Amino acid sequence: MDTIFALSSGAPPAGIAVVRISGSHARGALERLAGNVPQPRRATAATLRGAEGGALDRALVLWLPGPRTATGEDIAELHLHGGRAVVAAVETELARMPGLRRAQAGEFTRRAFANGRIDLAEAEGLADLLAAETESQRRAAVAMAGGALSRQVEVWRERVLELSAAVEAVLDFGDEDDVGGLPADFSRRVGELGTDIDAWLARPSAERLRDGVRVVLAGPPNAGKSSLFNALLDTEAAIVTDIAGTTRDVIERPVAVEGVPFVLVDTAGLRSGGTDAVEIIGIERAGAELARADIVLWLGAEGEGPAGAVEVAAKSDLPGPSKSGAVATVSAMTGAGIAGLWRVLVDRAGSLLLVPGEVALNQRQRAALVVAADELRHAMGETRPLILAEQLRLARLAFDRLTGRASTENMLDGLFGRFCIGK
Ligand SMILES: Nc1nc2c(ncn2[C@@H]2O[C@H](COP(=O)(O)OP(=O)(O)OP(=O)(O)O)[C@@H](O)[C@H]2O)c(=O)[nH]1
Ligand SMILES: [K+]
Ligand SMILES: [Mg+2]
Repeated sequence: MDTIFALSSGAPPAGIAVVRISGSHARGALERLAGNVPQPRRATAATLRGAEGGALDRALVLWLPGPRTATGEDIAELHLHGGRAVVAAVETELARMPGLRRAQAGEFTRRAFANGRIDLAEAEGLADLLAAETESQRRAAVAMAGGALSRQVEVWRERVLELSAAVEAVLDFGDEDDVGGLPADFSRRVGELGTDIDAWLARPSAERLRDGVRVVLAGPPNAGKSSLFNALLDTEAAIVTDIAGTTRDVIERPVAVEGVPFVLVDTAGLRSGGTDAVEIIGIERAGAELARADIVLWLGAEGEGPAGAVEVAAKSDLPGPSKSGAVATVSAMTGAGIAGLWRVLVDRAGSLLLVPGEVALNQRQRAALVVAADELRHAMGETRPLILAEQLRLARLAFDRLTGRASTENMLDGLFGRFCIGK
């Protein structure tokens, strides 16, 4: 297999640039550049020289013999001065060496997976960690990358294997159509396993964590939705006029508040009987947004919003009918109540997101667990040992797909393509 190298730190210029080399030629490459190979796992200063003998850089080098390394292979690390020309010169030198080539995106991580250093769920956690922009995303990704899900799935897998063994024992006695020989607590154990998985499935999804909690502002025309949208975001993104029906299209803006990712969505005012074709489309779009909202802020008359909407009394600086059930009273004009409304949103989002330390399942992981839970549900009432054995086998296969014990090349290409070069 080729030895790969790449700049693993950010784009130069920077204070330091880290070039990683992984594979069987890493040692030879380090020796040629640095003149010798330092003690394993000791940062050592060295002058790096090119084939012509000229000094390329004075660097800190690390020699990390495999297999207990990030990739499972031999690794050499060069901590260079982070200038563009320095990095380019060292990379050119490496590219000239036989058996070495530049790494593709995610290739280091892919080797870590291939060599059993991490499983698929951990690799996904790593990809999420690199993409994390908010505190809640970071926390969940750290847990995933640290193997929180993998360890749980391993425990479930063991439990399924024990159940399978019990069924195999019955089959070995030739009881192909009678589960009477199963342990008395068999069915209860199957049920408990299914319930445990369901609890994980009930958690908020990784997609919500990634995309943010969707907060949709809704209400009749001129209720002050766009004004409130601007006030909450402290921008002038949405057009505000005193003309009813100003907002036509859906406007959305991501924002992180107290480490929670939100997407605020401004919509067209809802009214019936309009004849303006553009406005009618706008109202249709507003309806679609309401359907996918996590939280709706209702600026209309009390009780007329969608079920579960947060009642907001807007334009509090003006005299008008009071909204006794309002959860927040705000004025986009004076700024009164805006901080309080954010408080309400952060609190509500808390129940939609994760408690710290929990991991969020992505669609792929969820799909695998749904299959496992379904098979276990079917297994609960199954009386034919052969069918039961098959259901338990399928549940185990679903776990194996989740951690990548059983994975396809396509899926791996998709996942590792998400990484940047040098990871
Ligand atoms: N005094 C006062 N006026 C406000 C406040 N918020 C909005 N307005 C005014 O109310 C009018 C309508 O505001 P918009 O924000 O455009 O209302 P909207 O709900 O987005 O309206 P549509 O997009 O047409 O549905 C504008 O003239 C705003 O200046 C407020 O807090 N106080
Ligand atoms: K308006
Ligand atoms: Mg508007």
